[in-house]
Amino acid sequence: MVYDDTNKKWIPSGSSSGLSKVHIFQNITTNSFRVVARKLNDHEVVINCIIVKGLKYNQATNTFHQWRDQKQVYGLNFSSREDADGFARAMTHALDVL
Ligand SMILES: CC(=O)N[C@@H](Cc1ccccc1Cl)C(=O)N1CC[C@@H]2C=C[C@H]3CC[C@@H](C(=O)N4CC[C@@H]5C=C[C@H]6CC[C@@H](C(=O)O)N6C(=O)[C@H]54)N3C(=O)[C@H]21
Repeated sequence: MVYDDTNKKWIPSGSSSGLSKVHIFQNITTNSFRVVARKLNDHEVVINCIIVKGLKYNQATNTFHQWRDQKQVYGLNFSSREDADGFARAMTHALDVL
């Protein structure tokens, strides 16, 4: 999800709501990390953003985590606490090694 600041509401990132699979990719040669989320149904890339050093990753609830960059605020509404914890571990690792 991304936060629509104009209308003050969360909207699905990409062209429609629905489940996505979210990954953190590491580029070993540049030691950079990127969050990429793709819709399960049609593989549309709905989030594709660099994890910058010092990024504040906010675990607002057990299943809703969010972060911001200059442009927008991203929110991940996880299907389960386990998914959320797994992603948070990977994000925390990335932030530790950046
Ligand atoms: C200083 C700073 O930027 N602060 C940011 C957070 C932040 C802190 C530190 C680093 C980075 C960031 Cl990002 C900030 O305050 N922002 C970011 C934009 C977000 C918008 C709305 C208000 C409405 C209340 C709250 C919210 O979103 N919350 C509550 C749990 C709740 C859980 C599920 C998601 C699911 C969709 C929506 C809903 O339920 O309909 N929803 C929610 O409604 C979810 N909030 C926020 O959370 C707000």
